[in-house]
Amino acid sequence: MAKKIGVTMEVGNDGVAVITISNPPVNSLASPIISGLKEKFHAANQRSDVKAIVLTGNGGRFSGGFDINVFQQVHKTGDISLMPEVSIDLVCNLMEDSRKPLVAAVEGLALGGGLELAMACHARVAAPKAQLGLPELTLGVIPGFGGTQRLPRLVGLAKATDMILLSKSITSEEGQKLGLVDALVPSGGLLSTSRKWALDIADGHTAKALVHVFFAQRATSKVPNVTDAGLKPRPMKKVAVIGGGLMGSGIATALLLSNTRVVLKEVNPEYLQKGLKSVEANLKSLVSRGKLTQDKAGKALSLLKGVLDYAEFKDVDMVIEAVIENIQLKQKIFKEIEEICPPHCILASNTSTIDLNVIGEKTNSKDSIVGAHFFSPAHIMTLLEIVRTENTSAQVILDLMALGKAIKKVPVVVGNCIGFAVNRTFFPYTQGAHMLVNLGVDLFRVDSVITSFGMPLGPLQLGDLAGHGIGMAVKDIYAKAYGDRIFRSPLTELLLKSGRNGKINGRGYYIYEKGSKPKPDPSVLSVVEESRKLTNIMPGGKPISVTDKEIVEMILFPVVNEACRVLDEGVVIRASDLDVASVLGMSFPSYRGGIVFWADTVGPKYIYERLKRLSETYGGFFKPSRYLEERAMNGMLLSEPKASRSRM
Ligand SMILES: CCCCCCCCCCCCC[C@H](O)CC(=O)SCCNC(=O)CCNC(=O)[C@H](O)C(C)(C)COP(=O)(O)OP(=O)(O)OC[C@H]1O[C@@H](n2cnc3c(N)ncnc32)[C@H](O)[C@@H]1OP(=O)(O)O
Repeated sequence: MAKKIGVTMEVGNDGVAVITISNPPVNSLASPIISGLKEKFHAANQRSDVKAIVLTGNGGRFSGGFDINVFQQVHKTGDISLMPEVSIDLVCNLMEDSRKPLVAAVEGLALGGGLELAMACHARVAAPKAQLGLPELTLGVIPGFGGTQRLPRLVGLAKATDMILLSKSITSEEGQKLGLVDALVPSGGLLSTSRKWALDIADGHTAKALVHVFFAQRATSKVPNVTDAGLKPRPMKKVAVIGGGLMGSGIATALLLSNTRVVLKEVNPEYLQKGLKSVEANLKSLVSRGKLTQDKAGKALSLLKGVLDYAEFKDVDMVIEAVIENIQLKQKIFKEIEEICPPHCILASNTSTIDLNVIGEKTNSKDSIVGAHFFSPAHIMTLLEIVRTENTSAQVILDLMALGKAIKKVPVVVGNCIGFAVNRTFFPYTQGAHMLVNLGVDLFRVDSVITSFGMPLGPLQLGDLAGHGIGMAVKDIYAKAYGDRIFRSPLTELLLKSGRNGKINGRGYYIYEKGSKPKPDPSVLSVVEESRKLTNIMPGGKPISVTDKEIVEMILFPVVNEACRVLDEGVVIRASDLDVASVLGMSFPSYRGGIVFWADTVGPKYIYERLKRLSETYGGFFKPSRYLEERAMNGMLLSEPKASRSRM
């Protein structure tokens, strides 16, 4: 059958024109294709029923680039006029300068001129494992459709030079990390997501969301009765960190990098050495990644002192406790440091879950107690949750805000509750995934759909990363605090019983081997089957059938629901603080504006109705909160401030 060569355009009811290149087997950019593209882009920009445009390739490949046969003809005839005018007429005037947003939906491969066309689009959505490259030098020509200019702007000069001069391709996964790909979605959702992206750009959503995050991040610096009380932050010249584990060594590293003297205390020489080595390794890693010079790393290390007792605590300005989540141990430490440290010393805990009033129970100086909740890895992640109790003084909060900024963090002041703001809002994230898996949905599909939404890790892989032992340790604390809406899943316990602690021991839902990407572990499915038998929630014993959209809703709408309770209880000063915390603490996609901003774009009423129906089918885990119901019924946005001020 004669192969179909040409360019088609279909305009959907959503106002998106999908322009498709068809020239099997690689959709090479032959002359008919180039003239077809010019015609279709011109038409799309003229049509009043077209709001946005998606460019894609037929047959599972975007385009293998300019038609190499033309080069052969030019070699034979010397007739350079055979080379079509592309760079200006098509690439610049009709694509990059298109009045309507243009999104490339890339699958399979985009090479040479193919990738150059994709880079002229305003955004790029790609399926996994697509091959992206500019291999022109292997043909003795340079990328001639603007790739030498656009690629460096997207991935940086060093990477672009590498790709062009060595004709090195990358995958769409690496492209996402570098900024060449804006979103990675399974092939099945490529066109729909690309259409949504194109419409979002047309409606200004994507830009609106990013602008919102920009201003929201700056708004976190305004804390009523703290930053407007005429107080001055006190200098934190010497800080003690208790506990040299993953968090403690990360916190110590962050402090050293801001030229703060650090005393790192451990319980025995072995642990102390381990902690000091971790700090050294953190600094070395920053140097090897070009983020820190060798001499600055040496200077930072010179400010670190390891100790096994409190002798060095007599003149510290702040102590940050970062030991295991054990209430009795923390209470003991706080009692000890209160006796040793100077009166002005701030007593901070890096606890991620435990109530600060409980930690400080055996102390008298309640006004000096504060939470300094870092996110792992503490020397990399920028969010610092400053957790205040009803007794924490404004001065202490201001001091910790100033220190947070000095160590290049974004401090967000939050109230004292189990999980504070981020962990509290996102505890349904994992639980929703567990429910879906126990309802028979494939766990690897759940992770894939959620990463396609824009989260860096699916909920199950996140559990692997955090470690299932930690998950077990905090499970009862959350059940006690929020029992009415907890989904009790035996999955974590069964994983641990089967020796799957997570990335920490190389096995969880995925297999973790040094130097390679996590691989789904099919052998974990027997553990999943056991969990399904124990929970026995599959209707009629059969797995439920859900769409990708339903998976996103069943996992993220309960998160929105919990965010509503966080807003309702005034755990955050303003809704946008929670947006910032979700983006910086959970890597919620910034182009969606943060958890509350995104929920308002979806619509509180729609979310409320979906949760209500889900709760009727699956129980209290989905029960809409009072705040969500009120806002949905009154046509209000979730981000609108409450009449009464926050409790802080
Ligand atoms: C010399 C003239 C001077 C003129 C002045 C110069 C001015 C500067 C240049 C201006 C224009 C530049 C525009 C652009 O920047 C340049 C380009 O895009 S050059 C092309 C870049 N692309 C490539 O190099 C990719 C080459 N192809 C491959 O790597 C592989 O084919 C593939 C795409 C990875 C697919 O691999 P496979 O699946 O293994 O399939 P095959 O390799 O067997 O190929 C199948 C079939 O397709 C044919 N084919 C592949 N790519 C092209 C192509 N780009 N053009 C035409 N035909 C292509 C291949 O020959 C096979 O054909 P078959 O054998 O089945 O007939």
